[in-house]
Amino acid sequence: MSSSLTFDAVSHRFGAEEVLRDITLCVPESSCVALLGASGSGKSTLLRIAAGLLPPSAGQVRIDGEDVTAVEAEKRETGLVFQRPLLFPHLSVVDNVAFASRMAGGSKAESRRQAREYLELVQLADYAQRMPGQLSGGQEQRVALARALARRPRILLLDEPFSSLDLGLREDMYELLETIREQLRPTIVLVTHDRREASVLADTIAVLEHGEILQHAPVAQIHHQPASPAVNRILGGLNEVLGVIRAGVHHSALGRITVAPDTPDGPALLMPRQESLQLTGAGEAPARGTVTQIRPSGAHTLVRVTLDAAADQERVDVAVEVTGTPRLSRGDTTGVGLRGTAGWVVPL
Ligand SMILES: Nc1ncnc2c1ncn2[C@@H]1O[C@H](COP(=O)(O)OP(=O)(O)OP(=O)(O)O)[C@@H](O)[C@H]1O
Repeated sequence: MSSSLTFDAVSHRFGAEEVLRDITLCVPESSCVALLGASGSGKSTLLRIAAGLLPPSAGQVRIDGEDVTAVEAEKRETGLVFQRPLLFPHLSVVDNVAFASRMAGGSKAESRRQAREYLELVQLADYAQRMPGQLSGGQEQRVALARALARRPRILLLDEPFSSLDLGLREDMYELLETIREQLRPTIVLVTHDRREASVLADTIAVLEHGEILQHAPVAQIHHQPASPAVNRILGGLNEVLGVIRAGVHHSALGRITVAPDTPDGPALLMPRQESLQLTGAGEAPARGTVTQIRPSGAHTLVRVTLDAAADQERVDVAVEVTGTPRLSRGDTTGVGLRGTAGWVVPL
């Protein structure tokens, strides 16, 4: 039940407002892409175009290479789950899940038998006879997922499906989605504004801003090699250190850091993630600075350091994530260095 999905130069306007601009994105069969971006960046519009609920102003949507742009939503074989479950309140749980099969002409008994299989998958087999009003929010969303899967969609489209659930339930849903991916291997497009959710669930992340894809890359790569400061910030990266590259070495207040040898000489931003920096003894690292803030957050602590700079240099602040609680106080002097050997830079 899995297919590839391609957006080919898709643009969309609502009146004079251009909300999607020349989107080209390929989602391979059985993979999961997260569309990540701030509110209003165009994520849901792109998903609605994929579902056939909205015709794009320009460009094509292809499923397994076939142009489906003009194919109406009911015939497009996509399954949709929204933020709210939108179950039919007058139908039992099993009949909600059996609905599509019944509409397609399946017998009541066979449609219900299939529906029970999907309820089993979402661990709600015991709730088949309940009415939607007798379920919790998390259970309702599981039923919505089972209902979408029971259509045996070629593409599963998820529009912030977990955002109304509390943190614990959300973690349960992440596990459930992992099981569904293992067992059914669906192709998934997940709309989210939560970078952690995108990172936990998806294979690749496409970052959207003002209707454009700023970068589409595997999860680890987009975190450690953001294409621009905007992508770095959207992925939660806190560091941008201005410097200059000479012969494959970035020179800045963080010291001399080796970068990819083919990086051209000139001014460049070094963007080490907070997890990629470490605190060291003041004498051990090429960079030294003064601790300005210590912010504990569970198992980790974020330490902000203002690096020492020459009188004519601009002040540079960096954030370092350390495990546990560091033996440091505000005002202390500390060394700061890169954990790995090579840094990631974006030439200016
Ligand atoms: N039916 C519509 N008519 C006019 N403008 C619309 C319509 N739907 C969305 N928009 C506008 O299109 C832009 C993109 O909206 P969209 O819902 O795709 O963003 P989003 O990234 O999904 O945001 P959110 O996370 O808040 O849902 C916004 O400026 C929004 O106001």
